[in-house]
Amino acid sequence: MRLLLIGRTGQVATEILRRAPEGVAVTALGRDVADLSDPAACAAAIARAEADAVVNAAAWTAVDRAESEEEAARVINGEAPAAMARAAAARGLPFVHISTDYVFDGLGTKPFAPEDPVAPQNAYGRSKLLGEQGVRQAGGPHVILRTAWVFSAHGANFVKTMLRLGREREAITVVADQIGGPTPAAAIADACFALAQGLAQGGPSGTHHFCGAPETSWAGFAEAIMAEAGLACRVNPIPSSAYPTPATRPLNSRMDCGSLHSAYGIAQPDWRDGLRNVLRELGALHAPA
Ligand SMILES: NC(=O)C1=CN([C@@H]2O[C@H](COP(=O)(O)OP(=O)(O)OC[C@H]3O[C@@H](n4cnc5c(N)ncnc54)[C@H](OP(=O)(O)O)[C@@H]3O)[C@@H](O)[C@H]2O)C=CC1
Ligand SMILES: Cc1cn([C@H]2C[C@H](O)[C@@H](COP(=O)(O)OP(=O)(O)O[C@H]3O[C@@H](C)C(=O)[C@@H](O)[C@H]3O)O2)c(=O)[nH]c1=O
Repeated sequence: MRLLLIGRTGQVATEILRRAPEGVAVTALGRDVADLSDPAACAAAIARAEADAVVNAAAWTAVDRAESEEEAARVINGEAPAAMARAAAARGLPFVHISTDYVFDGLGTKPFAPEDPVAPQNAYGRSKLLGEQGVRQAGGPHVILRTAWVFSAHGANFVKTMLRLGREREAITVVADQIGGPTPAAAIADACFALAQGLAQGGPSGTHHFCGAPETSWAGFAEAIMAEAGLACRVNPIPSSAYPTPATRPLNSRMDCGSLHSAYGIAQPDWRDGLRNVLRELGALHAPA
């Protein structure tokens, strides 16, 4: 299978490029060829590509900055995926699109199911929701994979931030009332391969959830990072109200991942294994004497 990957340098794109299974040839289009702030150019790139399926792993992911630059985020996360999905649909190409837990309002404590009502609380979430709607409306074979709290050895993410702070400080404060499932980018990459191949073989279109288990808080995740890295830095739990940010984050980011397992046999990864793999790759895994 020839897989056209939109995005080249992000966490998920990097893992897709590294983890292609036998029989899958990945061609990645970076910002130089497919700039999502120009949706028509991205659609044209898909229209002319030699490909059997498309995975979109590029996005505006700067959650706080989206608050002050919502229009730019809207084009990149909303209009570009819609235009690309239409171009893919016109050729009958399967389109795998990645979305986020931030499309939900984060109220309650129940895991969100894919069909639950959406109500994003921030500009990034609104832009991603628009992208989901555009991909569905394009009408081609597609899967929208909502994931959360992505981490890897590349790029910017919470694990790398915690490692840096953990080496610099004796103690940090981390929010303990936002609950979700940290997700290794490597597992998302593997899910994307399975979905692209499944769709190409006539698998069902739909929206599914995919995040790591077991659920934890950002503070819980930070504690695990410090422990596995052998860092003495204390993690002091705080409420979100004590950590003001431009964008409001949902308190409940739990997602029910059952439909993905039913439709495509893809199980939730254990983020604790993924964390150890990432720390090992970074040379930061603590080896007890
Ligand atoms: N990170 C997370 O915690 C989560 C991410 N997601 C979703 O998962 C997907 C993958 O995210 P992740 O791998 O973490 O993303 P990253 O933040 O690691 O990387 C984003 C990628 O998008 C590219 N990009 C940004 N703007 C443009 C543009 N205008 N034109 C072309 N490319 C652009 C970046 O390219 P460049 O390097 O050139 O800037 C980069 O390759 C996204 O859809 C995201 O919304 C969902 C839930 C959680
Ligand atoms: C660095 C730091 C963060 N925090 C909090 C802020 C925030 O609520 C939480 C996580 O911080 P981040 O900046 O990684 O959060 P954020 O960028 O909002 O992460 C999100 O990114 C987008 C792209 C998604 O789609 C989401 O699933 C989610 O992963 O931890 C602390 O409490 N203490 C700290 O020292």
